[in-house]
Amino acid sequence: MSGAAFLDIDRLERVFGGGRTLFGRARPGVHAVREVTLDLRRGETLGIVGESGCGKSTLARMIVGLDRPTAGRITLDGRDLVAEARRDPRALARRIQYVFQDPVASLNPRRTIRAILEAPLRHLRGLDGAARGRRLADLMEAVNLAPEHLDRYPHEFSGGQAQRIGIARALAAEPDLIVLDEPVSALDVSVQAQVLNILDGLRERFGLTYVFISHDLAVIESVSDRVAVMYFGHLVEIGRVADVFARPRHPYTRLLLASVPAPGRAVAPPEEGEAELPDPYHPPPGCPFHARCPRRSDICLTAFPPRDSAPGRADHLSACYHPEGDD
Ligand SMILES: Nc1ncnc2c1ncn2[C@@H]1O[C@H](COP(=O)(O)OP(=O)(O)OP(=O)(O)O)[C@@H](O)[C@H]1O
Repeated sequence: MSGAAFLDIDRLERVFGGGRTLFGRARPGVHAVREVTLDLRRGETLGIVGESGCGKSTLARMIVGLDRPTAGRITLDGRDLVAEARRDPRALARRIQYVFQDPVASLNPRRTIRAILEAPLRHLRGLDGAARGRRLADLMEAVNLAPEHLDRYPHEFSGGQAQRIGIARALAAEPDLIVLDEPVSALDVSVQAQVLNILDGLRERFGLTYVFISHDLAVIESVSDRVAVMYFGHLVEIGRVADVFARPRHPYTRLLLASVPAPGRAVAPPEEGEAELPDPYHPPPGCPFHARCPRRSDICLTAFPPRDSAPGRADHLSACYHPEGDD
């Protein structure tokens, strides 16, 4: 994309472990995120989907500064995030917030909701006591909770309410970007819809940009403008969600979609998709999906495929030697 990208991720890598032992022997490492390149416009929601262990959380943690890339670059509004985190970690934390999967565990059980929400407000300049009180009430209202709840403790709330408090805490710092890591996976389906509605309303009201991680395709379809599909640390497909879901190019995306019944979607035959993920300590050569892929050929074992776009759909990219649906 052009220089207009708000968040720009360029060939990002994260390796855990590796290196050498004291005696010079190679230690096995896990390449959790490999050469991931993507960008986001302001106000956009990018969904990130993939099976457990594909690197979604590691990518999310690097975007919010909880983890450091081994290589590659992340820039927000053109500024390098790792350098910013070193220079002024608080300023960066204000701009990018994280919402965790487990809502109750992410809230300190010994602090009231008031104390939890006040902590990020302390870093906002020019808020006197009265303004802070108004801001707390506004935050509660933004997530549909009555201000009377402010003096209660996290364990007094249901999972859905606790997640709304987690969202209010993220909002308190007035961020530009919120990274949501499986924010509704721990909730009942009926409660999921409420939380997703609230998130949607907040995005519009505050002009927020979201990175939304989920293994649930229905959730990704309902919240995302674009979707990025990850497999074994790689980004294998990215494009507008309607486009990717209607016309997946990567055989892995097709397999993921076919495993979830939906109107108009073919369901995968049972033998497909049951093979296991490759061993992360011993990655296979070439495309890591080749062992499960119905379209593989010899070239797939040579090197990871280059990323290219669908004919006539420049914003729909996939990394596959034999993409589907281009003809
Ligand atoms: N701190 C760590 N040390 C060693 N390996 C790690 C660490 N964190 C993640 N990994 C490995 O990196 C790979 C990617 O993990 P990650 O948690 O990012 O995937 P995920 O897609 O978010 O999975 P899940 O949905 O299960 O959280 C996995 O093989 C995981 O075991």
